Parts: sequence; C-alpha cells; structure tokens
Amino acid sequence: MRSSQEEFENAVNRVKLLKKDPGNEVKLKLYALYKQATEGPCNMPKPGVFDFINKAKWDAWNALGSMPKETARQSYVDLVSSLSSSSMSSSQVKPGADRKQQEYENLVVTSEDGITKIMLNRPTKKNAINTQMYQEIILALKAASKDNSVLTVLTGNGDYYCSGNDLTDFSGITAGEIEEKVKNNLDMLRVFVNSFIDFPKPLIAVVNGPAVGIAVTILGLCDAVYASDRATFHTPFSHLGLSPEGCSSYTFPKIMGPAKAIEMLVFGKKLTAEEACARGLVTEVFPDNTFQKQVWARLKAYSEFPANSIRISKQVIRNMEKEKLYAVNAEECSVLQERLLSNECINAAVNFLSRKAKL
Ligand SMILES: CCCCC/C=C/CC(=O)SCCNC(=O)CCNC(=O)[C@H](O)C(C)(C)COP(=O)(O)OP(=O)(O)OC[C@H]1O[C@@H](n2cnc3c(N)ncnc32)[C@H](O)[C@@H]1OP(=O)(O)O
Repeated sequence: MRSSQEEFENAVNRVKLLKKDPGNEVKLKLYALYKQATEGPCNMPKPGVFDFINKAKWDAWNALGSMPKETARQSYVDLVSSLSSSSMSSSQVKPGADRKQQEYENLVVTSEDGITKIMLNRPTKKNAINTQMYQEIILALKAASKDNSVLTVLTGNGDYYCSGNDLTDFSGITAGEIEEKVKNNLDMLRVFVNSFIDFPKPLIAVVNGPAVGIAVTILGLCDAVYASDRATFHTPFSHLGLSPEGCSSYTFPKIMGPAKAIEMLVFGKKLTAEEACARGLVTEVFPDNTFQKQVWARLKAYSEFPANSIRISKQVIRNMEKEKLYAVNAEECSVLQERLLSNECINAAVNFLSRKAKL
C-alpha cells in the first residue's frame, strides 16, 4: 500500500471528476479525512447547534480523534478509489468492495467462505510490525468490519506469527526528531489497539509460530486464539525497558490472574502454546503438522453459523468492557511514551540493532 503525497493529491483531483454525487454521508467523510490528512486532529471551536452544515463537518472531523495524518491520507485515497471505480453511487457502495481492490505492502488480505484472512507478510523480518504495517492493519480491520464475512482471522506468513514491534523503527532518527516520532507512533498505537477493541465480529488469531510483544498482548482482545504447538508467547517488555500495551495490563490479569500475568508481562516468562492454553490465553493447541488443516476446517464450520447472531453475541460479550478498555489503552500508551524515551529502552534498541542481544 502506498500513500504518497502525489497519490493523495491525485485523489483530491479525482473527487472533482466524480460523475455521480456521492451523497452527504460520503462527502462528510471525505471532508473529515481531507482535514485530518492536511491539518491533523480537529482543534476548531465547535459551531453552534443551528449552524447545521458546519456542525456536521466539525462532528465528522472531530470523530477522527487523533488518527495520524498518514492514516487519514491513505483512507482518503482508498475511499476515492472505491468511489471512482464503482458504477454505483457511493452511498450504495457495497461494504468491503474496496477491500478487495486494496493492495497492502505488508499484508495479504483475502476473503473466502465467509472468512476474511489478514495475513502479516514480512516473513524475512519474522513479521515484525513497522509503522506502515500498523496502519495497514488498522485499514484492513476497518474494511473487514464492513465486509460480508462472518469471521475475521489474523495470522502470519512463514515460520513466525509475529516478532512484535519493529525494533528498527527508530533507527536513522536524529535526537531532535525522536520525541515527535515517539508521540506520533503512540498516537498510532492507540488507534491500532482501539481498532481491536471496536472490532464488531469474531476476531480469531491463528498463531502459526512464535509470537512476541504486541503480537501477544493483542491476543487478549481476540475472541479465539488457535495455536500451533510450535508457537511460543513472549512479552520481553522489561528486557527492552518497555511496559505492557495492547490492554494487556487489564486483560492478562483477568484472563490468567495477576500473579501469572506479572510473570509474563513484568518478568518476561516465555510460554509454550500448551502453557498459554492452560492460562486461558490460547483457546486450543493443534499439532503443527495438521495445524492449518484442522484450524481452517473448524473456522469454515463456524463461518456457516448465522452471521448476525454470531456478531451480536460477540458484541453482547465484549461491549460491556469497551469504555474500560479505551481508558486502559490510553493510559498504557501514555506510560509507554515515556518508556520509549528512556535510556533503558534506547539501550535495548541499540543492542538489538548491533545484534549483541538475542532473546
Ligand atoms: C508503535 C509504537 C510501539 C511501541 C513499542 C511497543 C513494543 C511492543 C513489542 O512488540 S516489544 C517486542 C519487540 N520484539 C522483539 O524484541 C523481538 C526482536 N527479535 C528477536 O529477538 C529475534 O529476531 C527473534 C527471536 C524474533 C528471531 O530470532 P532468529 O535468530 O530466529 O531470527 P533473526 O534474529 O535473524 O531475525 C530475522 C530477521 O528479522 C529481523 N527481525 C526480527 N524481529 C524483529 C523486530 N522485532 N524488529 C525488527 N526486525 C526484526 C531481524 O533483524 C532479521 O533481519 P535481518 O535478516 O535483516 O538481520
């Protein structure tokens, strides 16, 4: 997925050439994404209640919260592409239609048999999540939340599920740039985690191999976790001078009790798949040689259940906790922002870059 300034400007021009009026709802969305992409979060005073048009615009822009400019730019480009390539008026664009056309650089997203599969696709880097991949996952989840699929699956390509946050993300940055980069990344992390909290359908993690860091913590927000017996679960936050994220400071103690959660999140104990299953983080473990076959047969059967019932039941179970989870996410990001600027963390990243330290 590319979202260069040039593509964005092209999209701005293409909007003017649309043959059909896309309707007010889409126009407001375009307006909001454009403002967010060019000016950042809305900090204008709220128009009065009788200033209907400007209030609707303000509401749409303000609803994007702290979405990073790059994400807004990409969403704008994607929205315009879906409008340009559709012969329908945009208010009738089929949910998910744009997702099928979307190209991602770090993901492979496919939809079949009622299941949308989001596969992390940087196997040579053990599927480490860089800034662009975070943004792509946010977009892929948004598209999957609106498409016709019953279930959404997150998995990894290659021998790893995911090695967590890309530790080279901050390399090549000058001292003067670091604070802003960290702040932007944490804004993005908050949006990323919120997109799991908000995901409206069952979200299943198919953990095909070892999982590290944020790839582990986010499992607490997934609705089922199927793991190969080759998978391991490791959150080496203290080793890296970091602190828990992905709402794990709340979900892990709830799932496995505080003592077991602290063993993982504070002391960095790496769990086998069986151990993670015994602690309730993993739903079921399968032998690696039959893992894909067994899991996909299971998911195919589940995807044939009535879609609305499945979605609504998930929401009944999860929605009660949403406000709490937003607050936990915000607090974790704020703590992590400080941690990322600490010497402990900077030294750990330098060690990784110079390959002195392997986990
Ligand atoms: C948005 C803000 C986020 C805030 C911060 C949040 C952090 C939460 C976290 O996720 S913390 C966890 C971070 N992850 C790690 O600490 C794992 C680091 N990686 C390793 O320890 C090892 O690479 C390994 C154990 C995952 C695999 O070891 P192995 O020896 O099997 O393989 P290599 O080390 O040779 O790896 C192959 C190539 O992949 C690159 N790579 C692996 N993991 C990462 C990573 N997390 N970030 C960046 N790059 C990674 C590795 O450098 C090799 O690349 P190369 O072939 O070009 O050298």
